[in-house]
Amino acid sequence: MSSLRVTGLRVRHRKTLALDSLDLALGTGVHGLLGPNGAGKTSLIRVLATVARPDAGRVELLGEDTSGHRKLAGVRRRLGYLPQEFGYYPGFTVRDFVAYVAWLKEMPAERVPAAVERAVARVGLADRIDAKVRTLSGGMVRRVGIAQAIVNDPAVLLLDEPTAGLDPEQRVEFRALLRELGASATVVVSTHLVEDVAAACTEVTLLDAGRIAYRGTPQALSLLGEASGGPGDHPIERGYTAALRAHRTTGAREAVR
Ligand SMILES: Nc1ncnc2c1ncn2[C@@H]1O[C@H](COP(=O)(O)OP(=O)(O)OP(=O)(O)O)[C@@H](O)[C@H]1O
Repeated sequence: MSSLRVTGLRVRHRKTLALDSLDLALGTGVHGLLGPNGAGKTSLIRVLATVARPDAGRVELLGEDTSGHRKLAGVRRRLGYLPQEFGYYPGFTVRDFVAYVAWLKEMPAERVPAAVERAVARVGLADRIDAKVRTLSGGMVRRVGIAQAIVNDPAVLLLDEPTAGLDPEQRVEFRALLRELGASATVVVSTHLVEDVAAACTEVTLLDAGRIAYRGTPQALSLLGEASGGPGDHPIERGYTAALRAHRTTGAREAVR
């Protein structure tokens, strides 16, 4: 069953069509969202996170239509979201901040302290749990962002460029965490790093100019790259370029018809 389904999704920012009649259904696993700058990844994640409304189309999360307010609170309780630009209170400690998000998500109060400690430990910050967020490095703050997103053990987890700013060791650990989370949740992760996709994703969706250019497994994208012989330093990078080119050529052919 798909825990996340969008149909005919359209998002416009003034004159820019960020998402153009998008259809997508995702189930349990780690779904890598790839695409060039401006492809529409953040626009899609924001709509899925229910922080932005689409101009047209339908968004179903965990079997509920998100256009009605009635079911929204229940769905949000089961969501985790790390925005690209994540706001926090610098004077809060890591513990207080993650607990605050748990409270926003209406977690039962008695479950909060243990859930906070577990989420913070899972991102490797147990030794900084009582440090003020303002005293942490950029990469550590990003990890606090991941901790607040997973504190409620979400059924749908949306992460917008979570590995940006993480050091290599942390990226490796984070990918292992992604794989663990993807065993039971639907995880959508936007990234520009092919290593994230190769190591952590069960499926890849490539967006280009608000449309889906490619969907498949990382293995299939690698094979496409190997067959294309196009530019790139990694088979997935070559697959990415080949899939984009194929999509753009088809689009151009349809346009002259
Ligand atoms: N607030 C806004 N006002 C005007 N245009 C916007 C706004 N937000 C996004 N856009 C435009 O919508 C399109 C999609 O942007 P979006 O941020 O979703 O892309 P992205 O794939 O996340 O890009 P990146 O890889 O750079 O993060 C782009 O053309 C962008 O310029």
